Amino acid sequence: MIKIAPSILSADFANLERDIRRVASADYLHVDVMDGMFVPNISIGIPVVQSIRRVTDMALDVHLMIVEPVRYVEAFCDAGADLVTVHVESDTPEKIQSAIDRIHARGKRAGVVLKPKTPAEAALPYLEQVELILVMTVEPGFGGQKFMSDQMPKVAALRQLIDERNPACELEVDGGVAPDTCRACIDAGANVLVAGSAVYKAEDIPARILELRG
Ligand SMILES: O=C(CO)[C@@H](O)[C@H](O)COP(=O)(O)O
Ligand SMILES: [Fe+2]
Repeated sequence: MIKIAPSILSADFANLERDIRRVASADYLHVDVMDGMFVPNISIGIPVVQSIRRVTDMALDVHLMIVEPVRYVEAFCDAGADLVTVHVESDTPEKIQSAIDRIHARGKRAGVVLKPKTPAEAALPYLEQVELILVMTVEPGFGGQKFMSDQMPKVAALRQLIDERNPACELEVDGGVAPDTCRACIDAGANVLVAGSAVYKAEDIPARILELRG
């Protein structure tokens, strides 16, 4: 069963509760956290996650695009995140490991994220410990970008490694996922699809979520 994670980066932040309710038929709510350092954009942070937690029971998938995420993972867990993902490029392997350990110590799910130029092998040190691996299918920082189909071999390679070494681990893709690109992601082995603009620009959001499930 393919899971859909609408990204609230494409929601109306002045009507966030309304826009969260609009995607209630999805599986996870994807929350993009950007610090203006790791990526050239600034989005939202801990107080917004706290507020979202109060208005929904959906699982919160918090995608940290920040430098030295180990500094903040516990705060995001305490704010109500169910799953926290950190970029392997955002710190040293020791600090990434420490971020994963701290997320687990809070009883939450941890994941690692790979930017488009980062090879699948970069996930190997964490493969057997994490609950999710996220492959970016755009350069992180902005919604509404073009899907990078050249990331599909990486998704397929990670699917094989996950099946061999940690079959419970989820494989997520993020960026440019839409009705015309979701099939490639599913065929390559992704089981969680993040979609921002494709969900929030749809006339009929529940129908679009169903369509993205393939
Ligand atoms: O992490 C990011 C962007 O950095 C994403 O989660 C985007 O928010 C996805 O938006 P679309 O490409 O689906 O519009
Ligand atoms: Fe994201």
